[in-house]
Amino acid sequence: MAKAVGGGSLLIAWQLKDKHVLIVGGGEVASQRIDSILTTDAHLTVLSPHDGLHPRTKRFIDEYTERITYNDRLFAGPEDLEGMDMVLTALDDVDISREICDMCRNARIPVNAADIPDSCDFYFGSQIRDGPLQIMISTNGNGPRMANLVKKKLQNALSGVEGPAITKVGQLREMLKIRAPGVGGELGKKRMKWMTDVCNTWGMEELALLDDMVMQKLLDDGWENDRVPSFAELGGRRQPADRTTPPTLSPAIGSTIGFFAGIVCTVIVLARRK
Ligand SMILES: C[C@@]1(CC(=O)O)c2cc3[nH]c(cc4nc(cc5[nH]c(cc(n2)[C@H]1CCC(=O)O)[C@@](C)(CC(=O)O)[C@@H]5CCC(=O)O)C(CC(=O)O)=C4CCC(=O)O)c(CCC(=O)O)c3CC(=O)O
Ligand SMILES: NC(=O)C1=CN([C@@H]2O[C@H](COP(=O)(O)OP(=O)(O)OC[C@H]3O[C@@H](n4cnc5c(N)ncnc54)[C@H](O)[C@@H]3O)[C@@H](O)[C@H]2O)C=CC1
Repeated sequence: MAKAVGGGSLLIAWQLKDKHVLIVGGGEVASQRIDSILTTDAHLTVLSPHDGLHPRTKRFIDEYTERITYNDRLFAGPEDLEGMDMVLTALDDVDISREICDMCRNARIPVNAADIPDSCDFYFGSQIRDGPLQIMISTNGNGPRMANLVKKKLQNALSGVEGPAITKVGQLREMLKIRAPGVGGELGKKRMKWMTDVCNTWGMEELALLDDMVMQKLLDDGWENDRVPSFAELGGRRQPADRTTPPTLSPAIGSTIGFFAGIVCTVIVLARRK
């Protein structure tokens, strides 16, 4: 049995679309929070006197007028928390920060205070994003700068094709769910096994090159016959710019060339004998 461990935190991808998030403060840290929250499609309220706004915060407020409600004033009290699903404080006043945390706890609203780790319900982390791919590096409060350094190492290990490949796999899964709808049961098991086989069999670069036509073929030839045809079998071609891997021949073309090469060899051998 695995050894029981503790002292960690739960890593989850919190869905905030259409939820309400309050950021108290408008400095540099707040501007990083705004950036992160805008990615989630949440409604955002920023509360801070105008003279305390970081230029990046100002830019976000001016640019995203539909997404950000800005209030040019100090935090007023519990009434500012009404209707909020999440609260973030990024203040230069630790006492106010702590008070807001206590109010949030009373109202059962999850809260992050940039300056008081002990009062946070959750921490931010260093992030890598590539389309739907989201990687968070967390040191669980031990060394934020170290998280940034690990991020750089991971960035170097990624090729850049992962995000596009995942986007295409997402589209293929949607098409499969339309073709074979329903939740759970034998069909669900079959769908999951087939998708797992496709992801395991096809290369990341090949998945990134999937288009509507090849996806249809993959479902017609593959899903319907309970098999996973190769990229080349479906007529897939690598883009000319990609010189890292040799272009693949379809088996049909390969065997045709083999057949003619055989004839040529036979003719040469016979001619020599004569
Ligand atoms: C607990 C946590 C709460 C939270 O913010 O959610 C927290 C707390 C604190 N950070 C402080 C300082 C610094 N924070 C950074 C940077 C980042 N901090 C981030 C997260 C977190 N910071 C959470 C834990 C995350 C984890 O452990 O993994 C990142 C990852 C994400 C983000 O903020 O969005 C982002 C990097 C993003 C990127 O670059 O990719 C740097 C470096 C820099 O700016 O380059 C420094 C200075 C150097 C250093 O201290 O390492 C201080 C003041 C300490 C003091 O006074 O000495 C506190 C308060 C305290 O510790 O008491
Ligand atoms: N978690 C993290 O990653 C990091 C946290 N920090 C901590 O985060 C805090 C904020 O840092 P910065 O953004 O650089 O500070 P900053 O001084 O640039 O910004 C403070 C902001 O708070 C606003 N403010 C102050 N009192 C307010 C009130 N009562 N109501 C509404 N707004 C108010 C100011 O107008 C200003 O916009 C600091 O305490 C710092 O120690 C600093 C670096 C990284």
